Amino acid sequence: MPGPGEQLVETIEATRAVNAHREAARAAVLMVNLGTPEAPTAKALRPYLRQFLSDRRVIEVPKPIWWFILNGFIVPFRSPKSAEAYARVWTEHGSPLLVDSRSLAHKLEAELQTDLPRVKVMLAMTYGQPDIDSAIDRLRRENIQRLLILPMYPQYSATTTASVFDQVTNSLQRLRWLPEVRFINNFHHDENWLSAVTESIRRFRKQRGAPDKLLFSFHGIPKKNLLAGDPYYCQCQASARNIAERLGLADGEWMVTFQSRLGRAEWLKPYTDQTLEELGHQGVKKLHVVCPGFSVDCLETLDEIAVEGRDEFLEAGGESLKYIPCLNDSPEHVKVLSALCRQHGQGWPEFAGGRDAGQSELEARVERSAAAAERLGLE
Ligand SMILES: C=CC1=C(C)c2cc3[nH]c(cc4nc(cc5[nH]c(cc1n2)c(C)c5CCC(=O)O)C(CCC(=O)O)=C4C)c(C)c3C=C
Ligand SMILES: [Fe+2]
Ligand SMILES: [Fe+2]
Repeated sequence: MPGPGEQLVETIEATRAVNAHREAARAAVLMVNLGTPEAPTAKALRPYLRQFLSDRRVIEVPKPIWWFILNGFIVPFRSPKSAEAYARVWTEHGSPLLVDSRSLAHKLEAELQTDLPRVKVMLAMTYGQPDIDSAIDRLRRENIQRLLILPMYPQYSATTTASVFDQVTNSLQRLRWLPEVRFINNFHHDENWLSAVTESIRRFRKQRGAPDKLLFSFHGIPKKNLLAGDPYYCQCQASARNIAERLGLADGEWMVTFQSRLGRAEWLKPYTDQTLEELGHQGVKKLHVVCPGFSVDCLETLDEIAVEGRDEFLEAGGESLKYIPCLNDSPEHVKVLSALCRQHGQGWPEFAGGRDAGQSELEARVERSAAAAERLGLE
């Protein structure tokens, strides 16, 4: 006997099979970001942290040992502390990560649909809501036969990008009729992305003045992940170097650091918090910080850098720390992602645009299928 979940999936699949006879196929871009708690409270942080930190892609410590550390220490002690930090950045519409990701997804869909009416954009989160399973279920109902997955991480890491891949492929295992699937691995080398980040820094410097130093702060990962072959560190270094070169910065005018470490193991170095202190002590007065590993602003940028980081730098003798916002839902970011999706959607009829040969052929096929479906008595 199928369980209620399986029955729902079957109903959705049946809907899709029937729709396929009546409607033209669609493609979808599934934009996936990390996820955020439902509210800035310890109660909401507990399930979020438990789900996030139980992911084998994020934590590689043996399961039984980790279960005790997670449930005995991390979840009880970190939840109230993180809740306080979230409360500082929470907006009237919710968590900045979710609000900005949602707005970006809407704007990306509007941009794509100016000439690609059969391409939808959906947003999902690896942890928390809106979850990947629900997004996949919705795609089914809307007769989406081609799926382009866009993890919102310019640099690949197994801890983030690969966990998106795992969850999407796990979710797809519930389906009988799979869509065609493509997966964007990273876009740290993308010319449009590099130009957009560079331009945002250039504009910021024009408006707010040039600093003594520009710090590129990326989210950290454990050092052992790099040694085991994760390319994240190198992609962060390449991103920063490319942007610094485009800005025409000399060697001493910029540096790369890694933030947000968790636990006692060694993470990628130099650490952002320690560097902020050292720079203050060394006499650096004006600092700009940019975080090109994040597509939209979130707790880690708005609080850890713009509030805590700023305090650390000023306490150590610095005069001003200015945080340069992420690309967020800016028109420039929409253009970057739209071009990226169009590039990765090449060859799919939904991405061809206009009434080209591919599309007319598709429509003819749909009409033939509709006639066949009627003969079979399908509604
Ligand atoms: C072992 C723990 C963690 C690894 C590895 C890690 C990698 C990693 N994370 C991001 C992006 C984000 N992380 C965010 C929050 C966050 N990250 C961790 C832990 C690890 N991250 C925790 C426990 C949290 C929750 C907040 C906290 O308690 O500190 C966020 C922000 C989410 C938000 O709601 O605003 C993002 C984004 C990257 C890019 C990355 C590795 C490349
Ligand atoms: Fe993180
Ligand atoms: Fe953090």
